[in-house]
Amino acid sequence: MYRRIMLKLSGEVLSGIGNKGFNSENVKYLSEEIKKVSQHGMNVGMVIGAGNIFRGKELTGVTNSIADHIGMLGTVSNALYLKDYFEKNGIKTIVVSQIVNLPSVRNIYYDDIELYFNSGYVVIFAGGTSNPFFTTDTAAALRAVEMKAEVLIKATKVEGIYDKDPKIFTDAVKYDTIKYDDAIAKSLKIMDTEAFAICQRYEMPITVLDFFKKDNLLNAVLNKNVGTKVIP
Ligand SMILES: Nc1ncnc2c1ncn2[C@@H]1O[C@H](COP(=O)(O)OP(=O)(O)OP(=O)(O)O)[C@@H](O)[C@H]1O
Ligand SMILES: O=c1ccn([C@@H]2O[C@H](COP(=O)(O)O)[C@@H](O)[C@H]2O)c(=O)[nH]1
Repeated sequence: MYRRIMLKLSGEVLSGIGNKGFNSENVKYLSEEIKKVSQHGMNVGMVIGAGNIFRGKELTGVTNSIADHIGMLGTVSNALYLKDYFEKNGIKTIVVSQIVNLPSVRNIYYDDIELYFNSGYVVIFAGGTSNPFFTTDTAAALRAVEMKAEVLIKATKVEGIYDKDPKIFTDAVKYDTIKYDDAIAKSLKIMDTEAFAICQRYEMPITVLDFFKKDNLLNAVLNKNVGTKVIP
């Protein structure tokens, strides 16, 4: 069983696949799945994407760096939405970020993060890496290492890592485990190469799983066989 996890969620977990905005059923489901894990006493850090609001590359005609700033702000919006929902449903939550100065968002200080975890808070790291030209996968890898997580769990829309995109190729074959080197060499688009490389460098195990399958998250935290594990 892992004691401290970093959970990376696709923004579309909040809206439903292919949709934008927030879907109350989805947010309720997410909150219930997180509660199961935090009730086991695990330290939960989270990074959430913004695909339900906006991805930088979707904006044509806007300077790339500015489009990415807008995308990063989307991750702050998602984090605050979740914090509010979680707190109303009994999950103590803190949002931290280095890109905004808001009374509802705290700055990132390592010592404070330890205190938040020790006091049972879920900590949502918002604002990505704080830099344009990256994605929240890379942010999750960085934050996982920074907060000394034991595993990075990427909760997504597919059951794990396949030899090609299973949403496009019906004959895609799923891996139960795959080495960092192979994931990078094969350019498997489930996660950025940067994110794989950071996890490889700091020996951060990765589990990729289908978030929409009930109890998958809890089972992954209990180190049961779920999704795909990326290993040295
Ligand atoms: N080799 C592969 N194995 C599994 N999935 C793959 C692979 N290649 C591409 N994909 C696609 O990657 C997607 C994962 O997307 P992810 O969860 O990162 O969403 P995102 O679009 O980055 O997040 P957000 O919605 O926050 O922007 C899956 O939906 C899947 O279709
Ligand atoms: O470090 C980062 C992280 C994200 N962005 C921008 O935000 C959006 C949303 O993130 P997703 O991972 O795609 O959900 C992303 O498309 C970028 O535009 C960023 O600039 N830097």
